[in-house]
Amino acid sequence: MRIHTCNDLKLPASIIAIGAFDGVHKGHQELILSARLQAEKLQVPFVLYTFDPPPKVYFQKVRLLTSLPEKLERLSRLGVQHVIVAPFDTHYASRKAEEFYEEIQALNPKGIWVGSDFRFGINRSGNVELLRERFPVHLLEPVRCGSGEVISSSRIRQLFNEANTLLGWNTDRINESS
Ligand SMILES: Cc1cc2nc3c(=O)[nH]c(=O)nc-3n(C[C@H](O)[C@H](O)[C@H](O)COP(=O)(O)O)c2cc1C
Ligand SMILES: Nc1ncnc2c1ncn2[C@@H]1O[C@H](COP(=O)(O)OP(=O)(O)OP(=O)(O)O)[C@@H](O)[C@H]1O
Repeated sequence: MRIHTCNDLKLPASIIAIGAFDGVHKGHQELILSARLQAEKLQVPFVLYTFDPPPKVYFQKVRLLTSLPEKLERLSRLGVQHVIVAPFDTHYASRKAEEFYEEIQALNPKGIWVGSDFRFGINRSGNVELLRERFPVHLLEPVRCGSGEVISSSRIRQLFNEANTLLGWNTDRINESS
């Protein structure tokens, strides 16, 4: 797997999956495998475009599920050929949707795979409908767990918090008694 930064890679054709992919959970895995399958059928490189840190970690200070090396290791195991890691900071977040299109255009995508809630550009101004005006976009139906709930990084973070509360090792009370 080859690792690039933004505006670095140019390709005559590609299939792209875009997202934060924090945790590379089962929903992400299905999106990645669907994109990879299309890349194999068309015999073009498969590129995954991601952000470090994940935008929610940067803006909302939520817990990071997987460090960048862990995320890259999981992506490599899923057969990703190229990863673009955009350094997500105030400067990057202020880029307009138009600038993002230009960067993506340099990869000549024959298909872009995202979930229906995908947003991009300053203040989350770009959405799937806008992306569709420029590129062939493929949407994956939300992947759910056995109980029917959609799998998401946010839900996994919440479950981690609940587990830590039950374990009871994340409170000041423990230091107080020693
Ligand atoms: C060029 C660009 C600019 C962005 N600017 C913002 C922003 O100003 N505020 C924000 O909350 N997210 C911003 N994002 C992050 C997106 O809202 C979104 O989290 C990201 O594209 C990952 O998609 P995902 O959350 O569906 O994985 C930006 C993304 C891109 C590509
Ligand atoms: N359960 C799912 N089923 C299908 N696609 C998904 C699923 N979860 C995420 N995706 C898609 O995978 C890409 C990366 O998603 P993202 O990193 O935003 O994950 P997330 O789990 O929705 O994160 P968060 O809960 O922090 O918003 C996006 O295009 C998103 O729409």
